[in-house]
Amino acid sequence: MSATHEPRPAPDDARVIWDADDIARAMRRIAHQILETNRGTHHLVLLGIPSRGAPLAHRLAALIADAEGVEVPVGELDITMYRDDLRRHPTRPVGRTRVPVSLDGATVVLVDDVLYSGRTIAAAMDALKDLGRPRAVRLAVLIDRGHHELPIQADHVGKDLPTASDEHVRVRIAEIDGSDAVTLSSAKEA
Ligand SMILES: O=P(O)(O)OC[C@H]1O[C@H](OP(=O)(O)OP(=O)(O)O)[C@H](O)[C@@H]1O
Ligand SMILES: O=c1cc[nH]c(=O)[nH]1
Repeated sequence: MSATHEPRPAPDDARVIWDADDIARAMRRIAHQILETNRGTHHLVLLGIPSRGAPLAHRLAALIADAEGVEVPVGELDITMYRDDLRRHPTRPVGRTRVPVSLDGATVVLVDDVLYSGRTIAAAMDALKDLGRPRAVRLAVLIDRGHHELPIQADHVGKDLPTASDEHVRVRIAEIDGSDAVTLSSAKEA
């Protein structure tokens, strides 16, 4: 997990799976699904997981504002200190957590770009426990690439992308990487 939001170059063999229009369509669908599931914006809080979940959460908030005329609170949940591999990599840079409202009784939607092993989301749930007691916690991801290692499923998925475990999915987000795309490459190149 890089706590600095640095652009990353596409690997040489990266195949573009989704372009900016595909991502925009999926984000619109997810925003509407969130509203349907929550029956509006009541007590809704979006928390993006850095790096790329954070701008995605802001985009969902903008789409929800367009649809409902309501600004839902958006924050960032850094999970670095809650990772289960922290002891093996103790010198990771720590990012920032910013939660703009109380989470007690809220419906929190965690937002991330990729769901893979599920360990990032497990860490996010541990981090949430230190911040309050939401009424419900849901998960929105742009890409679910499978290979979950924990009993974690996303509630809102942009695309289910079956992958081999030696492949790597990269989500490029304009706010960080200069343009939007989802690419698939061999892990050794990623
Ligand atoms: O389900 P998991 O196996 O935990 O993998 C998914 C996580 O991996 C990536 O983050 P990464 O750690 O590469 O950091 P980044 O977001 O800063 O690129 C991705 O953005 C997810 O947060
Ligand atoms: O393929 C992967 C695996 C974990 N995280 C990613 O962003 N991509």
